[in-house]
Amino acid sequence: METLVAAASLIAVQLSGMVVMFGLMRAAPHERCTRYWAASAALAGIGVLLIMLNNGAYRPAILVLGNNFLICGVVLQWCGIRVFFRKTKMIAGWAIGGAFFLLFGLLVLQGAGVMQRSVLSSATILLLLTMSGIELWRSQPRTGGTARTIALGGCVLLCASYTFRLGALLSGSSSGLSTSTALPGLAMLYIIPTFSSLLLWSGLLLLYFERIVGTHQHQATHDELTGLLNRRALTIDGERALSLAQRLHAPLTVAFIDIDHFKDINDSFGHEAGDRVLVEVANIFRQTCRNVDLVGRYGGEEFCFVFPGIDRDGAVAVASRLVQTVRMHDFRLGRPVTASIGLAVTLPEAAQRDWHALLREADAQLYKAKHAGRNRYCIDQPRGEVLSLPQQMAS
Ligand SMILES: Nc1nc2c(ncn2[C@@H]2O[C@H](COP(=O)(O)OP(=O)(O)OP(=O)(O)O)[C@@H](O)[C@H]2O)c(=O)[nH]1
Repeated sequence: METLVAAASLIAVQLSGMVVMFGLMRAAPHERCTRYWAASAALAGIGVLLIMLNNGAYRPAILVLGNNFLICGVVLQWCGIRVFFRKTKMIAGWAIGGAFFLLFGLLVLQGAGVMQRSVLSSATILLLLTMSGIELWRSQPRTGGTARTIALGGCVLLCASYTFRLGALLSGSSSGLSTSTALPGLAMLYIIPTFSSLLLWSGLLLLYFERIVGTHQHQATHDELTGLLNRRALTIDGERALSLAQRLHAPLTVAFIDIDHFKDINDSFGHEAGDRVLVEVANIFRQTCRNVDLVGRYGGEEFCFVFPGIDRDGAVAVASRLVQTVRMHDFRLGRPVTASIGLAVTLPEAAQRDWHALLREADAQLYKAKHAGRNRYCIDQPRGEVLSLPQQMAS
């Protein structure tokens, strides 16, 4: 009777573990890796504490509960890593967790000893840790190089210590494992797992913080709608490019581009169509420019370019290409969209021009292009001579 009650209580503990795991699976949000990791750290920590409590005096229910918590924790850690790398399928982790609970319950029913159960839980943890290591290994190196290496190092060390544990259990030296005071045994059982868990957790948290900082940096420097540089970033990078051009006595061109009659587009086709035009125009600009050029959204439907190393002839060629490309593009509005451009060029002999003077000049040229009928570019003459409208584009 006593054995029956003991077995029933173990199965009840086991079933509660399954319920907890599937409850977590349903409740866990699929976009927040930190939620998974926080739950994982809590469950794994409780699991380890329960297993350690059991050490010496054998209390089956506590040992089973400890193992359940630990396995749930490792499953959730793997899930968190998947979520971090924007993978949505978690089925493998949950299947492994579920299989563990079933097999463990069967072992309990069959009256299997601690050794068989420890082999099962160690093998499951080793499998889940290996899967976590593979996720980290396969992720793009650009996702936090150092942080990723730290996390991967922790994971590899944990795998090594669990392999050692499994080897010791299978080779029959398990009885000496938990009470071993020999340094190699202590190191493999307690010191290395603790150290490598810390490494793994620090690496994962660093990865997360690096991504948060990267996202904030991107948001602070880029326009949300078009993904181009925003006004602030363009000013900083533009001033730097101008200083470099002046040091090297190289030319530099600044261009303001404004979509013509954009208010009409919004009024006739709606704000969403207006947004789509802005995004498509931004894509055209990205494709038309080189890597060294700076392209930004200055505000509303106005864009600003900085072309390092481009002199007056080059500026005319680029502007003419931009005006034509926008006009020829099919924006699916049933009518063409055009743009006007104002250009300002620094020449080596006019190197004293500062950034704001260049912007003012480009803006004045844009104003001229608008007033001359739009769908064209305007540029000043070298050395500040009389302004002209060099090339009108056919409407
Ligand atoms: N859809 C959309 N519209 C915007 C955005 N930012 C500014 N606008 C609109 O852009 C329009 C700009 O209008 P105007 O400054 O009169 O310029 P325009 O109609 O292009 O006239 P010209 O520049 O003289 O050819 C305004 O109606 C703004 O509401 C945006 O992010 N999305």
